[in-house]
Amino acid sequence: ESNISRYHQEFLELELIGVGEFGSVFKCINRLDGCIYAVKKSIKPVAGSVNEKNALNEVYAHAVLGKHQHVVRYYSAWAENDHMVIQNEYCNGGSLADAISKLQAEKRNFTEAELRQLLIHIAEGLRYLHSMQLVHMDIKPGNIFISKEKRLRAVDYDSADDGFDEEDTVEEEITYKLGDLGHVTSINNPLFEEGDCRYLPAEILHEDLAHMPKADIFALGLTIYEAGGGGALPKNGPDWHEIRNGKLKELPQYSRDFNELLKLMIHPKPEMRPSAVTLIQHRVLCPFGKK
Ligand SMILES: Cn1cc(CCO)c2c3c(c(-c4ccccc4Cl)cc21)C(=O)NC3=O
Repeated sequence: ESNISRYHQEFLELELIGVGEFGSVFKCINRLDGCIYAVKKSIKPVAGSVNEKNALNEVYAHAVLGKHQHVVRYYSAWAENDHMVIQNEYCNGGSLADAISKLQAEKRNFTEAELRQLLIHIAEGLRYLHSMQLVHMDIKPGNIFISKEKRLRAVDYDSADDGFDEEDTVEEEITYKLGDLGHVTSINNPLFEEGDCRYLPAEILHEDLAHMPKADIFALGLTIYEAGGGGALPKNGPDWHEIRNGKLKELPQYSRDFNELLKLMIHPKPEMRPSAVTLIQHRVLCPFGKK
């Protein structure tokens, strides 16, 4: 390899935004197009190892997925020196895990409307992924990223005569995006690594791979439950099994219908859980849908 790294040639590193066993993620500016990207640098996996399969899975998945509003966009990936580098869309609002921690610190919760928006956005991303015969297999708050965009709202001029100031014309639009495709696999020939066991349904643990898309629905149900203040999820033990038997603590600050929907999403029988398609049409999520 050339010892001048493509990474340093093409990018100016702004800040380190994440570190893990996966590697390090930097917020970078591309010297050519001047745009900001999230760039993950990881140790190049040993040829033929499981890590290499995962690393290639991630790039294959991104390459197949192209552009979707609720999936973090991929731009490029390459190997240099002993590293794998992947350049993705930078989401400026942090991860859902960050947002949950912040709300916990402020002793606040998402409103039901905000949880519905989160659920619809990620269900849309899953519908796209599943339609491409792929499954994510590691849905969790840390893998959902947030983009915030300030939007000018059309001002109704009759209210403008008393002058309008900043806050009533600019509003923040939030978009949730599915990220970290490191565990993505094909629904048909699943060679996969288990994701985080806190979000893993029992059937996958028992190697029953007949309904893999429903494993994503299960993990999304627990992700929404956690965002709704359900507390830290068990990694094992009786509490872990309690959830896999379909029992979930009621979240009193949300409607019965919403609580019921979450319970349906984590139903012990995968075929009982809604698909991403039926989830999006679910009456709880489009209340005005009822004619
Ligand atoms: C830790 N971390 C923080 C962020 C910024 C959130 O405001 C982040 C991002 C990504 C990733 C990421 C995840 C998995 C694989 C590749 C990347 Cl770049 C990780 C990220 C990614 O793909 N896009 C991101 O914004």
